Amino acid sequence: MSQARIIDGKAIAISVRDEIATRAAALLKTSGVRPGLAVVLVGEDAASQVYVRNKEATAEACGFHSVKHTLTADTSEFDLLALVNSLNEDPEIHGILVQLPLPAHIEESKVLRLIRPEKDVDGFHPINVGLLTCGEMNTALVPCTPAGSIVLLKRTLDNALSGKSAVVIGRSNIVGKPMASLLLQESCTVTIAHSRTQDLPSVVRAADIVIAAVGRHEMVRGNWIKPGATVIDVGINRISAPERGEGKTRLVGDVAFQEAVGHAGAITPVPGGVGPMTIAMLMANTLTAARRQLGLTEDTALF
Ligand SMILES: Nc1nc(=O)c2c([nH]1)NC[C@@H]1CN(c3ccc(C(=O)N[C@@H](CCC(=O)O)C(=O)O)cc3)C=[N+]21
Ligand SMILES: [Mg+2]
Repeated sequence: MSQARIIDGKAIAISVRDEIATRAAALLKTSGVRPGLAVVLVGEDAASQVYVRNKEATAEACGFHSVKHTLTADTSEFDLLALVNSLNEDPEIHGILVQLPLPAHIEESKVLRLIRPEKDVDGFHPINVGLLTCGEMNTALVPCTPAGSIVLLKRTLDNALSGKSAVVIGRSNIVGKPMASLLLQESCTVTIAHSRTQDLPSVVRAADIVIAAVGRHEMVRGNWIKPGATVIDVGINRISAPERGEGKTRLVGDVAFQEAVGHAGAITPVPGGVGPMTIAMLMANTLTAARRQLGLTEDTALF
């Protein structure tokens, strides 16, 4: 059986990041402003610390003004809301990201709704969700993982998304729902599947494009994939890997990769697929947010 093309998310992310760095340098030259990104991390979660470090390093590589606020896990909701308020008012900050998940005693939606929509580079505020649903891409900020997945699809399919059948497995506010909105915007025929879907393998077998965002390692099997389909694996699951030594772990996606490469036409790996694109799109959103706050026209055009 033929082998799928492996979609090199890392290389595409680097090309996107280089383009953003060039545009940020031009912005600095013409207006004296650096896009400013604030990342807020509450608590000690090890995986979150890795992501936050990646975000900071990438922001610096793009020539951004980057600040990180690390708060202890016992920080009160009141204090976190006060920090968000101060970042909302800070003219040097154009993008605010509060890393999820937050500790249980903090109401996530309360925090996310306080972020000014113009600075909401995660695209999680209901105003941005609504703008995306209305197709107002020139005013919305779009969630980074779905946005990055669309860039990978467009590059893989040479922009030919229109009319294709797409299945999104997972209905989260962070990935599944905005992903479905974006695919619909690209004129795909979209199905949203989830844990209650009956006969999921048959639903997946009908799709030209499969987006796996369930958060369960290797749940999507190779023989579910329509021959030649494009598979975007959003899952990032850390599982134990005793074959690498005692206590070792490795990252795997929501798709059984070794099986799926024998069926798919193209597939993203984990790591090195959607993850690096998520961070690249965060930079794109921060540049877009800065330009809009300066009253400049949109120029990122990464879609
Ligand atoms: N407000 C908020 N916004 C987020 O965007 C957000 C969040 N909270 N909480 C956690 C998740 C997860 N996330 C990742 C981003 C990049 C990689 C990434 O770069 N992954 C690398 C590997 C990283 C590794 O080795 O651990 C890869 O897939 O190649 C992973 C995960 C953003 N998230
Ligand atoms: Mg679900």
